[in-house]
Amino acid sequence: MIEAVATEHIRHAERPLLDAGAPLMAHVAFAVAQRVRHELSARTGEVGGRRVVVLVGSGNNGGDGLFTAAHLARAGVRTLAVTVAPKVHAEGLEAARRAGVVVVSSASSARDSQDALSPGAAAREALAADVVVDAMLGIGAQGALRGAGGAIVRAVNRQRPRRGGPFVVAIDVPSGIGVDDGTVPGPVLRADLTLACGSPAPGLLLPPAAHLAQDVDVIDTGLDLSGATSKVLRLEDADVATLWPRALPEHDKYRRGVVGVVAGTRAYPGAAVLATGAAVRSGAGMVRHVGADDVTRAVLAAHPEVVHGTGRVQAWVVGPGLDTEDAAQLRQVDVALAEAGLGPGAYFSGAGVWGDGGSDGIVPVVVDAGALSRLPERCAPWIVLTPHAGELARLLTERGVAVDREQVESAPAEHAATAQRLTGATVLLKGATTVVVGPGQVLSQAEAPAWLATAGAGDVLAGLLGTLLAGRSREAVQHPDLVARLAALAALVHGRAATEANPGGPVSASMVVEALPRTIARLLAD
Ligand SMILES: NC(=O)C1=CN([C@@H]2O[C@H](COP(=O)(O)OP(=O)(O)OC[C@H]3O[C@@H](n4cnc5c(N)ncnc54)[C@H](O)[C@@H]3O)[C@@H](O)[C@H]2O)[C@H](O)CC1
Ligand SMILES: [K+]
Repeated sequence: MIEAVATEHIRHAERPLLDAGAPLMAHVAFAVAQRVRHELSARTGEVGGRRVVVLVGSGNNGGDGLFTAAHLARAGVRTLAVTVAPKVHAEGLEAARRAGVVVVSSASSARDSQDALSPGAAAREALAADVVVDAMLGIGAQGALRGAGGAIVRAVNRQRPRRGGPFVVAIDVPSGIGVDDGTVPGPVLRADLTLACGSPAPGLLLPPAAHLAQDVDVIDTGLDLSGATSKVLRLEDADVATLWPRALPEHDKYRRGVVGVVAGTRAYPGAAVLATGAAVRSGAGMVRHVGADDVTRAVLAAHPEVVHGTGRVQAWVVGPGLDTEDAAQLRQVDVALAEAGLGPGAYFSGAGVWGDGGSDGIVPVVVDAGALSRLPERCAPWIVLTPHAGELARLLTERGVAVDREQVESAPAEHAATAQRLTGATVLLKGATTVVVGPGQVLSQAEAPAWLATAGAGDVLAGLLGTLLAGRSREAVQHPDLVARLAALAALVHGRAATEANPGGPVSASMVVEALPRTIARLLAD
């Protein structure tokens, strides 16, 4: 599991080390320089004589960059440091100059000096370099990258080729991302490699900023973060075996978990086929389908092991391909929501339902697509909403927070957290990076290949999550913390199955369903 702790905790953990005189910046700079040398030699076959441009900001992130530049110059790299602020880290500047780094300034105050370089010219230098080191802003960033740094990044972004071009290494974070919320308030230089100092900042895991920091490595600076409470988590493949509902020899099909799926209509029978198929193929003990007869016929033709009609379940999946005009199906959605411990319009206070759930028939429910409009005023945390950005915008607007899809997409974690707060449910917001927010928890998963943005993929995710919740139904109700983790687990496996279905190429939702059993087996064996 990757843990990104809020930057206030990083600051807090740095303090005693810095007070004791620990050479954290020297350590960071050494590690970054090593990595840049490695990349140069891997990419060009040599280190000496290659060109590196270091973009240097006013704070300690810039200091890291200047000391990195000094190491590189001593290793024979042709190193240019471009400062983007009138004042930069003084000792770092001195070390860089002493080591033979060429230092120029793009800050507007330097315009008439001999060492001035316009942002446009600095951008050309950067584009012609083998490696660019982004050391303009770290966790001290406030808002969009301003001044010369912003101008350089805008110019580079206009001309940077999709492939080829310089390899960009960001120190700590790509400069100018929202370090705690993952927003992208202004120009940011997409990093090919991000070397986080001490601990990754939450913004490195949260979309949309996470897409600008694909490959994240952590430089261990010895921070003690054990007391950190505010975190973003990301499950890794190694976590799958720990969280997955165990298939034990003594478990019959009921104890393995029965998933009830209320999905599909005559107009959209495919959603029911995909959701039930995903539930079956991810190892449910039994899957029941509740829907119109001809929809169930389509389901049975594809998955003969599915059982038609209602009965006892350990988790419900409601909503994929739902017909909001179909009164019978909507009643069934309401029944499922009532089995989560709350009927429509009921108020969930927290007390009373917690703790003794599961034992008296309370079950988790995945609420997708059309069923999102049937939610009670307050939900238990074992109700998992699985909206995409547009659906989340609608849900929030209905509850008095008027936002549109673009606003949700520009700050997914914040809006998912608002929906969590307003409903009480666990919220899984689908996207290229999926964000899950439960009470006091945030997780983000980025396994989905771009090809997975395809019709029916959400139905597969809902069915898969239904199996996970059914397999650990009792625990999910008794320990609601588990619910967000299972939701993140579903997103991880969904993404991995898509890759396994056709690595690097197009996938259909049915192909993902097909790939689930072998993907799960591989992940459980890892
Ligand atoms: N975690 C560790 O173990 C270590 C981290 N290190 C590095 O230190 C930075 C944080 O340094 P700090 O000086 O506090 O902040 P920044 O360098 O990010 O920048 C602050 C600086 O920038 C100006 N500024 C703020 N916002 C903007 C903006 N939007 N546009 C332009 N300028 C802006 C502000 O005025 C300040 O002057 C951390 O990220 C690591 O890289 C240490 O090396 C020690 C080990
Ligand atoms: K940076």
